[in-house]
Amino acid sequence: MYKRVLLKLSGEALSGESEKGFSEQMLTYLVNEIKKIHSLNIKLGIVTGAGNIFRGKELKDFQIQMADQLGMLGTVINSLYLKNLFEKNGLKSIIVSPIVNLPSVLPLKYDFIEQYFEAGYIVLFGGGTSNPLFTTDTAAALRAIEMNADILVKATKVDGIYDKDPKLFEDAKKYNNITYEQAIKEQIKVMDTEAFSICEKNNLSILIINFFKEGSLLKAVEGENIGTKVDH
Ligand SMILES: Nc1ncnc2c1ncn2[C@@H]1O[C@H](COP(=O)(O)OP(=O)(O)O)[C@@H](O)[C@H]1O
Ligand SMILES: O=c1ccn([C@@H]2O[C@H](COP(=O)(O)OP(=O)(O)O)[C@@H](O)[C@H]2O)c(=O)[nH]1
Repeated sequence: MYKRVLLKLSGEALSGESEKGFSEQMLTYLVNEIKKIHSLNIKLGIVTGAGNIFRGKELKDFQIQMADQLGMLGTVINSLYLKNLFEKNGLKSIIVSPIVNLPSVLPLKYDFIEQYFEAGYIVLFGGGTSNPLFTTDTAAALRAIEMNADILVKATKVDGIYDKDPKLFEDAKKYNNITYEQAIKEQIKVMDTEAFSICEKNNLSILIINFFKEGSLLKAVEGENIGTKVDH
Protein backbone atom coordinates (compact mmCIF):
# COMPACT_ATOMS: atom_id res chain seq x y z
CA MET A 1 0.00 0.00 0.00
CA TYR A 2 1.18 3.52 -0.72
CA LYS A 3 1.49 5.73 2.36
CA ARG A 4 2.08 9.14 0.75
CA VAL A 5 -0.04 9.85 -2.27
CA LEU A 6 -0.42 12.85 -4.54
CA LEU A 7 -3.73 12.61 -6.34
CA LYS A 8 -4.23 14.64 -9.52
CA LEU A 9 -7.94 15.14 -10.07
CA SER A 10 -9.20 16.49 -13.34
CA GLY A 11 -11.58 19.45 -13.02
CA GLU A 12 -14.12 17.13 -14.60
CA ALA A 13 -14.09 15.07 -11.40
CA LEU A 14 -16.23 17.91 -9.98
CA SER A 15 -18.53 18.42 -12.95
CA GLY A 16 -18.78 15.05 -14.68
CA GLU A 17 -17.04 14.10 -17.88
CA SER A 18 -17.17 16.76 -20.61
CA GLU A 19 -19.31 18.98 -18.38
CA LYS A 20 -18.72 22.42 -16.85
CA GLY A 21 -19.48 23.63 -13.34
CA PHE A 22 -20.22 21.43 -10.36
CA SER A 23 -22.46 18.40 -10.16
CA GLU A 24 -24.02 17.34 -6.87
CA GLN A 25 -23.93 13.75 -8.00
CA MET A 26 -20.24 13.92 -8.92
CA LEU A 27 -19.32 15.68 -5.69
CA THR A 28 -21.06 12.95 -3.68
CA TYR A 29 -19.25 10.30 -5.69
CA LEU A 30 -15.94 12.13 -5.28
CA VAL A 31 -16.19 12.47 -1.52
CA ASN A 32 -17.09 8.80 -1.15
CA GLU A 33 -14.07 7.77 -3.21
CA ILE A 34 -11.81 10.01 -1.09
CA LYS A 35 -13.30 8.67 2.17
CA LYS A 36 -12.31 5.14 1.16
CA ILE A 37 -8.64 6.07 0.96
CA HIS A 38 -8.65 8.56 3.82
CA SER A 39 -9.68 5.77 6.21
CA LEU A 40 -6.39 4.00 5.35
CA ASN A 41 -4.52 6.73 7.20
CA ILE A 42 -2.41 7.82 4.27
CA LYS A 43 -0.83 11.22 3.76
CA LEU A 44 -2.88 12.63 0.91
CA GLY A 45 -2.17 15.67 -1.24
CA ILE A 46 -4.57 16.68 -4.01
CA VAL A 47 -3.95 18.84 -7.07
CA THR A 48 -7.13 19.70 -8.94
CA GLY A 49 -7.39 20.85 -12.50
CA ALA A 50 -9.92 23.41 -13.65
CA GLY A 51 -11.28 21.93 -16.85
CA ASN A 52 -14.78 22.26 -15.34
CA ILE A 53 -14.30 26.05 -15.18
CA PHE A 54 -11.57 27.30 -17.52
CA ARG A 55 -8.85 25.70 -19.55
CA GLY A 56 -6.57 28.40 -20.92
CA LYS A 57 -6.52 26.99 -24.42
CA GLU A 58 -10.32 26.93 -24.63
CA LEU A 59 -10.60 30.74 -24.25
CA LYS A 60 -10.15 31.77 -27.83
CA ASP A 61 -10.35 35.57 -27.50
CA PHE A 62 -7.74 35.76 -24.76
CA GLN A 63 -3.98 36.07 -24.76
CA ILE A 64 -2.81 32.71 -23.49
CA GLN A 65 -1.04 34.22 -20.47
CA MET A 66 -4.30 35.89 -19.38
CA ALA A 67 -6.40 32.81 -20.07
CA ASP A 68 -4.03 30.64 -18.07
CA GLN A 69 -4.33 32.96 -15.08
CA LEU A 70 -8.08 32.38 -15.19
CA GLY A 71 -7.34 28.66 -15.33
CA MET A 72 -5.10 28.86 -12.28
CA LEU A 73 -7.73 30.80 -10.34
CA GLY A 74 -10.15 28.06 -11.37
CA THR A 75 -7.99 25.53 -9.54
CA VAL A 76 -8.25 27.65 -6.39
CA ILE A 77 -12.04 27.81 -6.79
CA ASN A 78 -12.10 24.03 -7.09
CA SER A 79 -9.89 23.67 -4.04
CA LEU A 80 -12.28 25.86 -2.02
CA TYR A 81 -15.20 23.79 -3.28
CA LEU A 82 -13.42 20.61 -2.21
CA LYS A 83 -12.46 21.97 1.20
CA ASN A 84 -16.07 22.85 1.93
CA LEU A 85 -17.26 19.48 0.66
CA PHE A 86 -14.66 17.56 2.67
CA GLU A 87 -15.43 19.41 5.87
CA LYS A 88 -19.16 18.81 5.49
CA ASN A 89 -18.25 15.14 5.31
CA GLY A 90 -15.89 15.03 8.28
CA LEU A 91 -12.63 15.13 6.32
CA LYS A 92 -10.14 17.70 7.58
CA SER A 93 -8.40 19.58 4.80
CA ILE A 94 -6.24 22.58 4.21
CA ILE A 95 -5.61 24.60 1.04
CA VAL A 96 -2.14 25.84 0.22
CA SER A 97 -1.40 27.96 -2.80
CA PRO A 98 1.40 30.18 -4.06
CA ILE A 99 -0.97 32.46 -6.02
CA VAL A 100 -3.66 33.92 -3.79
CA ASN A 101 -4.06 35.40 -0.37
CA LEU A 102 -7.55 34.47 0.85
CA PRO A 103 -8.71 33.73 4.39
CA SER A 104 -9.04 29.99 3.70
CA VAL A 105 -5.89 29.64 1.62
CA LEU A 106 -2.51 29.29 3.27
CA PRO A 107 0.80 30.07 1.62
CA LEU A 108 2.78 27.11 0.33
CA LYS A 109 5.54 26.55 2.89
CA TYR A 110 7.39 23.25 2.81
CA ASP A 111 8.09 23.27 6.53
CA PHE A 112 4.41 23.26 7.40
CA ILE A 113 3.16 20.68 4.93
CA GLU A 114 4.47 17.78 7.00
CA GLN A 115 2.76 19.18 10.07
CA TYR A 116 -0.57 19.32 8.22
CA PHE A 117 -0.16 15.69 7.20
CA GLU A 118 0.83 14.65 10.73
CA ALA A 119 -2.31 16.36 12.04
CA GLY A 120 -4.41 14.28 9.62
CA TYR A 121 -5.24 16.98 7.08
CA ILE A 122 -5.68 16.37 3.38
CA VAL A 123 -3.55 19.03 1.69
CA LEU A 124 -5.22 20.66 -1.32
CA PHE A 125 -2.62 22.29 -3.53
CA GLY A 126 -4.35 25.13 -5.44
CA GLY A 127 -3.04 27.46 -8.12
CA GLY A 128 -1.19 25.03 -10.36
CA THR A 129 2.50 25.74 -10.74
CA SER A 130 1.72 29.50 -10.39
CA ASN A 131 2.95 30.01 -13.96
CA PRO A 132 0.91 30.44 -17.10
CA LEU A 133 1.84 28.09 -19.96
CA PHE A 134 1.81 25.05 -17.67
CA THR A 135 -0.89 22.61 -16.64
CA THR A 136 -1.98 21.00 -13.43
CA ASP A 137 -0.30 17.74 -14.48
CA THR A 138 3.02 19.54 -14.16
CA ALA A 139 1.86 21.08 -10.88
CA ALA A 140 0.97 17.58 -9.66
CA ALA A 141 4.46 16.31 -10.53
CA LEU A 142 6.07 19.22 -8.66
CA ARG A 143 3.88 18.99 -5.57
CA ALA A 144 4.26 15.19 -5.46
CA ILE A 145 8.02 15.55 -5.29
CA GLU A 146 7.80 18.39 -2.79
CA MET A 147 5.60 16.28 -0.48
CA ASN A 148 7.87 13.27 -1.02
CA ALA A 149 4.99 11.16 -2.35
CA ASP A 150 5.44 7.44 -3.08
CA ILE A 151 3.25 7.77 -6.14
CA LEU A 152 1.48 10.32 -8.31
CA VAL A 153 -1.98 8.99 -9.12
CA LYS A 154 -3.56 10.72 -12.10
CA ALA A 155 -7.28 10.03 -11.88
CA THR A 156 -8.72 10.76 -15.29
CA LYS A 157 -11.27 9.64 -17.89
CA VAL A 158 -9.46 6.56 -19.21
CA ASP A 159 -8.26 3.50 -17.33
CA GLY A 160 -4.64 3.80 -18.40
CA ILE A 161 -2.23 4.57 -21.20
CA TYR A 162 -2.89 3.03 -24.60
CA ASP A 163 -0.83 2.90 -27.77
CA LYS A 164 -3.27 5.51 -29.15
CA ASP A 165 -6.15 7.54 -27.74
CA PRO A 166 -8.76 4.96 -26.64
CA LYS A 167 -11.52 7.57 -26.90
CA LEU A 168 -10.79 7.86 -30.61
CA PHE A 169 -9.60 4.38 -31.57
CA GLU A 170 -11.54 1.27 -30.61
CA ASP A 171 -8.56 -0.97 -31.34
CA ALA A 172 -6.21 0.92 -28.99
CA LYS A 173 -4.19 -1.44 -26.80
CA LYS A 174 -3.56 -0.78 -23.15
CA TYR A 175 -0.12 -0.83 -21.55
CA ASN A 176 0.09 -2.15 -17.98
CA ASN A 177 3.54 -0.60 -17.63
CA ILE A 178 5.41 1.93 -19.66
CA THR A 179 8.70 3.75 -19.12
CA TYR A 180 8.88 7.53 -18.90
CA GLU A 181 11.15 7.42 -21.92
CA GLN A 182 8.56 5.57 -24.01
CA ALA A 183 5.73 7.84 -22.81
CA ILE A 184 7.74 10.89 -23.86
CA LYS A 185 8.92 9.37 -27.15
CA GLU A 186 5.40 8.28 -28.14
CA GLN A 187 4.06 11.71 -27.08
CA ILE A 188 1.34 10.10 -24.96
CA LYS A 189 -1.29 12.79 -24.54
CA VAL A 190 -2.76 11.58 -21.27
CA MET A 191 -0.18 13.68 -19.41
CA ASP A 192 2.23 16.46 -20.40
CA THR A 193 5.75 15.69 -21.43
CA GLU A 194 6.94 18.17 -18.78
CA ALA A 195 5.20 16.14 -16.06
CA PHE A 196 6.64 12.84 -17.32
CA SER A 197 10.06 14.41 -17.46
CA ILE A 198 9.95 15.86 -13.92
CA CYS A 199 8.84 12.47 -12.57
CA GLU A 200 11.57 10.66 -14.50
CA LYS A 201 14.30 12.92 -13.15
CA ASN A 202 13.04 12.47 -9.60
CA ASN A 203 12.21 8.75 -9.73
CA LEU A 204 8.54 9.30 -8.98
CA SER A 205 6.22 6.59 -10.32
CA ILE A 206 2.96 7.64 -11.94
CA LEU A 207 -0.25 5.61 -12.00
CA ILE A 208 -2.96 6.50 -14.50
CA ILE A 209 -6.44 5.35 -13.44
CA ASN A 210 -10.06 5.94 -14.38
CA PHE A 211 -11.56 8.19 -11.72
CA PHE A 212 -15.07 7.51 -12.97
CA LYS A 213 -14.87 3.78 -12.22
CA GLU A 214 -15.98 3.21 -8.64
CA GLY A 215 -13.31 1.76 -6.34
CA SER A 216 -10.39 2.45 -8.73
CA LEU A 217 -8.79 4.99 -6.44
CA LEU A 218 -8.86 2.61 -3.46
CA LYS A 219 -7.40 -0.20 -5.54
CA ALA A 220 -4.67 2.11 -6.81
CA VAL A 221 -3.66 3.21 -3.31
CA GLU A 222 -3.74 -0.37 -2.05
CA GLY A 223 -1.20 -1.23 -4.73
CA GLU A 224 -3.47 -3.45 -6.83
CA ASN A 225 -2.46 -3.98 -10.40
CA ILE A 226 -4.82 -1.54 -12.12
CA GLY A 227 -4.37 1.26 -14.62
CA THR A 228 -0.99 1.92 -16.19
CA LYS A 229 2.16 2.47 -14.18
CA VAL A 230 4.87 4.72 -15.54
CA ASP A 231 8.37 4.26 -14.19
CA HIS A 232 11.94 3.40 -15.27
N1 LIG B 1 -2.33 7.15 -25.70
C1 LIG B 1 -3.32 7.53 -24.89
N2 LIG B 1 -3.69 6.74 -23.85
C2 LIG B 1 -4.68 7.12 -23.01
N3 LIG B 1 -5.37 8.29 -23.14
C3 LIG B 1 -5.05 9.11 -24.15
C4 LIG B 1 -4.01 8.78 -25.07
N4 LIG B 1 -3.90 9.81 -25.96
C5 LIG B 1 -4.82 10.71 -25.63
N5 LIG B 1 -5.52 10.31 -24.53
C6 LIG B 1 -6.62 11.10 -23.93
O1 LIG B 1 -6.13 11.76 -22.78
C7 LIG B 1 -7.27 12.10 -22.00
C8 LIG B 1 -6.82 12.42 -20.59
O2 LIG B 1 -6.01 13.56 -20.61
P1 LIG B 1 -6.59 14.97 -20.16
O3 LIG B 1 -7.82 15.29 -20.96
O4 LIG B 1 -5.46 15.93 -20.15
O5 LIG B 1 -7.03 14.59 -18.70
P2 LIG B 1 -7.39 15.44 -17.44
O6 LIG B 1 -8.44 16.45 -17.85
O7 LIG B 1 -7.91 14.36 -16.53
O8 LIG B 1 -6.11 16.06 -16.96
C9 LIG B 1 -8.13 10.87 -22.08
O9 LIG B 1 -9.49 11.20 -21.93
C10 LIG B 1 -7.82 10.29 -23.46
O10 LIG B 1 -8.89 10.50 -24.36
O1 LIG C 1 0.54 25.60 -13.67
C1 LIG C 1 -0.51 25.85 -14.25
C2 LIG C 1 -1.67 25.04 -14.08
C3 LIG C 1 -2.83 25.38 -14.75
N1 LIG C 1 -2.85 26.48 -15.57
C4 LIG C 1 -4.12 26.88 -16.23
O2 LIG C 1 -5.21 26.26 -15.58
C5 LIG C 1 -5.98 25.49 -16.52
C6 LIG C 1 -6.61 24.31 -15.84
O3 LIG C 1 -5.68 23.29 -15.63
P1 LIG C 1 -5.75 21.90 -16.46
O4 LIG C 1 -5.99 22.19 -17.90
O5 LIG C 1 -4.51 21.15 -16.12
O6 LIG C 1 -7.03 21.23 -15.79
P2 LIG C 1 -7.68 19.77 -16.00
O7 LIG C 1 -7.68 19.48 -17.48
O8 LIG C 1 -6.80 18.81 -15.27
O9 LIG C 1 -9.04 19.86 -15.39
C7 LIG C 1 -5.01 25.18 -17.63
O10 LIG C 1 -5.68 24.88 -18.83
C8 LIG C 1 -4.20 26.46 -17.70
O11 LIG C 1 -4.94 27.45 -18.39
C9 LIG C 1 -1.71 27.26 -15.74
O12 LIG C 1 -1.71 28.22 -16.48
N2 LIG C 1 -0.58 26.91 -15.06
